[in-house]
Amino acid sequence: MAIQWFPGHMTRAKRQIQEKLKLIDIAIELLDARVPISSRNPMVDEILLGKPRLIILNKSDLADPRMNEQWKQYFEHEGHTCAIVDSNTGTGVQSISTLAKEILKEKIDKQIAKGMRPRAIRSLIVGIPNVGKSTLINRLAGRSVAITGDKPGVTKGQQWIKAGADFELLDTPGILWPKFEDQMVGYRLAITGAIREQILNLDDIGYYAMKMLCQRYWTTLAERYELSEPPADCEDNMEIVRIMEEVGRKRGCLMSGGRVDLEKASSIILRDLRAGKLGRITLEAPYDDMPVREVE
Ligand SMILES: Nc1nc2c(ncn2[C@@H]2O[C@H](COP(=O)(O)OP(=O)(O)OP(=O)(O)O)[C@@H](O)[C@H]2O)c(=O)[nH]1
Repeated sequence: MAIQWFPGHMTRAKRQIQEKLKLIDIAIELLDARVPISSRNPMVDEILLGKPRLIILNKSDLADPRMNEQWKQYFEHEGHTCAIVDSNTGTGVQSISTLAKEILKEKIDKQIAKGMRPRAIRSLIVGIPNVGKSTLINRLAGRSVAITGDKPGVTKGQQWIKAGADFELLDTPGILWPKFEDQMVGYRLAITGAIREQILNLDDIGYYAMKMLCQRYWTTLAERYELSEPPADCEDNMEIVRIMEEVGRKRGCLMSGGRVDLEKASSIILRDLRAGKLGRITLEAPYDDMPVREVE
């Protein structure tokens, strides 16, 4: 499901998640490893009310491996536990229950000290649409689970899904919303395919993607489209448009009079980027726009 924004989403989502918090020991916050900040709800701390939390960098297979490590370190520096995961193939998924146990160690130890047998850890997956919540639930469950849409105010019929002997998760994930008001966030989510393209102007999404690629992944870009001359200045709009036109010409996106159809060129760039034809790409860096080194 691509994101569509309706007023009231945020408050309803917050209420639905907070109703579930009393049922769980730990929240699993899913982020898209390619855009960890843009795919994050800026109010998540407030929403989760101090619940223990594990941060997952999902879709890590599509993101720049070096940046995955940098982001992990960033979140650890912020005091969180963070795992790098690919829910599609299951890489990193097995570490989730172990990390949850580590986070809840004190609580578990207390139960043991009282002579109690620790009960299964109960968790809730939260994240914005399309970040991979259902895919991760199915992975953890080891089978395909019918994931139902959330209904306002209904927590009674919750199903617990067993994921191993001592780990359980709620079948209905918590839906968070990104910070739509920030245009940068919108573009980054549109580039990764989380937001419907129609909401924003395709030329603009393509332009923004191209700017990021020029700044951070010029070698890959130049190889893919056989580009000769890097932009003299990535902040110069005309230089970015020049590169887009070059890609358009190379791919035959021409209109009458020989002008380059920038919309078509944008479509090609975005399609290639999302299909991984430009390699593993991360669109944002910790402590913002720190230059990203090329993946060898
Ligand atoms: N490459 C890759 N694709 C993934 C990964 N996790 C999920 N996907 C894909 O991302 C898309 C969205 O995944 P879902 O599990 O439906 O995401 P969701 O968060 O449940 O989405 P909503 O139902 O819209 O809230 C699907 O096409 C998945 O196959 C991953 O780790 N790697």
